[in-house]
Amino acid sequence: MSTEIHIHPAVDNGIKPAAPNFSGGTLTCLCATNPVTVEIQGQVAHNHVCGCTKCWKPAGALFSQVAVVGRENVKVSANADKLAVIDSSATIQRYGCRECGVHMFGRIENTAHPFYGLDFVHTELSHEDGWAPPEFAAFVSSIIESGADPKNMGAVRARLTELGLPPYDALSPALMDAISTHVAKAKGVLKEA
Ligand SMILES: N[C@@H](CCC(=O)N[C@@H](CS)C(=O)NCC(=O)O)C(=O)O
Ligand SMILES: [Zn+2]
Ligand SMILES: [Zn+2]
Repeated sequence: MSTEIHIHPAVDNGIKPAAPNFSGGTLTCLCATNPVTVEIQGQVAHNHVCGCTKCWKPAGALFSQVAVVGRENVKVSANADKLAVIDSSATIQRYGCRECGVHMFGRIENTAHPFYGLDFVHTELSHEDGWAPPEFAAFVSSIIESGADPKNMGAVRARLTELGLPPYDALSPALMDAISTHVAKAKGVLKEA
């Protein structure tokens, strides 16, 4: 069913499982020469596919695949001079390769942000197997802003559900709850546990 819908190469032909005790890997941009490389120490969390216009998507994919990892576990290891911030006004500062356009990592600099301390990475840029697989689909309605046909959204959501990626139009309920809990504590509406 719906095989013509290209969600993302990491999920379209079956989702690979995480490896126990996975120790991390190297992300490499798409440049044939002098690629930018980024070392990730350890496993990622909250991997998901994202339909928003700001996250980097491989050619032909409706969604990006993006996960988080502690910023202390992300190190640019080659050709850092090719990186530039895509949109300095965005909450997430996405560092992309100026030559091939791939986003190597996204970083939040606002220390008050609920996700401060976490970097956003695309694990498909690594050759290693064993990364934690995507668990849900975020910002599904946003694919329309990249040109997806609004009339096809029922089929897209059905395909995501079939793949085991529950579709949401923001983040997952667990992450939305975590954001609101952080905000409520900052406002004093909710007492620290
Ligand atoms: N509809 C918007 C949604 C953008 C959006 O809110 N993206 C989410 C998921 S990545 C976000 O947290 N963005 C923060 C940022 O880009 O800095 C779009 O597609 O551009
Ligand atoms: Zn590149
Ligand atoms: Zn996004």
